[in-house]
Amino acid sequence: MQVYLVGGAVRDQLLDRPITDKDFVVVGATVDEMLAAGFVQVGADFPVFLHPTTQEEYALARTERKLGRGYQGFSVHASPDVTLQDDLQRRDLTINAMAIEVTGLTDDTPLTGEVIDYHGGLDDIQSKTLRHISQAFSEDPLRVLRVARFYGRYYDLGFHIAEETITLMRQLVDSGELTHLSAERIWQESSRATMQGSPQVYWEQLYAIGALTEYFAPLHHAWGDTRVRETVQTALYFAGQMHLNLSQRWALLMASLDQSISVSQPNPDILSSASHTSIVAEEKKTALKAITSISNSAKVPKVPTQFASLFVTQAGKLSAVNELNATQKIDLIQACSAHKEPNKLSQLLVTSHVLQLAKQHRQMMLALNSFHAIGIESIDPDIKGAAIGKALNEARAAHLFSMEQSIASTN
Ligand SMILES: Nc1ccn([C@@H]2O[C@H](COP(=O)(O)OP(=O)(O)OP(=O)(O)O)[C@@H](O)[C@H]2O)c(=O)n1
Repeated sequence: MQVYLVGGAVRDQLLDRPITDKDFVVVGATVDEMLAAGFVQVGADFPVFLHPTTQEEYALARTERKLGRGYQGFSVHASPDVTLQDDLQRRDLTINAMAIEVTGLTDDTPLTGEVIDYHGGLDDIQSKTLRHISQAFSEDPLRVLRVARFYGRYYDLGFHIAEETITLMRQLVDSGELTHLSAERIWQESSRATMQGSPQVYWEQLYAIGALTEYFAPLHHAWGDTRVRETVQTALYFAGQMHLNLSQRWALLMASLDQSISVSQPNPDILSSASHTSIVAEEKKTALKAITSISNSAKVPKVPTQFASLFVTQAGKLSAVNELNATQKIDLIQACSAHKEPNKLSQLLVTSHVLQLAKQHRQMMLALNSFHAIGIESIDPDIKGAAIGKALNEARAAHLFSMEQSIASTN
């Protein structure tokens, strides 16, 4: 019998990242031998066991073949003649398919420390590439979401997704395979990815390959507007930097569904103008419906859904607290149940602040682009000396103005 440390633990060891859980593969053993060694079998379908003391997962080497659609219909073959190579072959990414042999079932000290790598995982660690191993990738469509999640997780390390893997992910999306996934698995991946340091990467990647159209359709639709998409992605980036909680991050994502908060600047007049109020109220109604619809299709739990709905409902007031009169402030306290949960009010204010920051950031990035776009060659060669600086900045301002106008008219 041989025992190997596999998957995420090997990958994270090579990346010098913290190892959260260890998975082992056992080659040349039977179910009875595992039970006799005190391991506890978990899961009826797969021969996976928990170590009697460490509770780590030990699986008998297995091969899998897909018979039906979605996650059902797998035929699993585990027997002492299945090799490590067979087992690694069925996995998703090359960097997730490496192994290190350990002493045995009760001692996980590496034998030599040598990394067993049949699929070029070491090279892909070096070149920071997320690459699928084979067409077997398609057997579990959830891998589309996993790759986007890993991309977000290792984004700061400079990782990218291989072109051929993006093509395969797109094909899986186009074939409709994702529709057979359970909503619970979708939310599990999505919430994990949203809590990462760079949450925007996951959502951006899924949007880019059309993977949001099924479970997050209103979000896909709203992100057709570049202003909304860029603002919310920036807000998510800040949310990651500032360690916002899941409800706050979800509220920022759901703010996409209401242009009046994800695009418009806070405007004190909004609070008093009756005609504007009714337009905003209509947009809000539609946004709240969309939040509920996403919550149903992706099984989003109650807490983030309710927080997001409250944020969208109160966003106008939260972003303009300075402008509120005493009555409006008391109303806001009541609406947010701040008298019962003062923490919630702080969280809502922080969320609103992050969204404003993202809008300001987007405006300034546009200005920076205009600054770079206009160089000395763009101005009249007859202008000389100190007048050059003034002419340059006037041309940059004109460029920025026309960019702002054209963005406003194309969306
Ligand atoms: N849909 C999946 C899920 C898992 N795996 C394989 O099973 C291993 C363990 O899966 P899991 O614990 O879900 O992921 P980790 O790679 O350990 O990543 P994380 O750190 O996110 O837990 C993965 O490395 C990969 O080899 C796979 O190929 N396809």
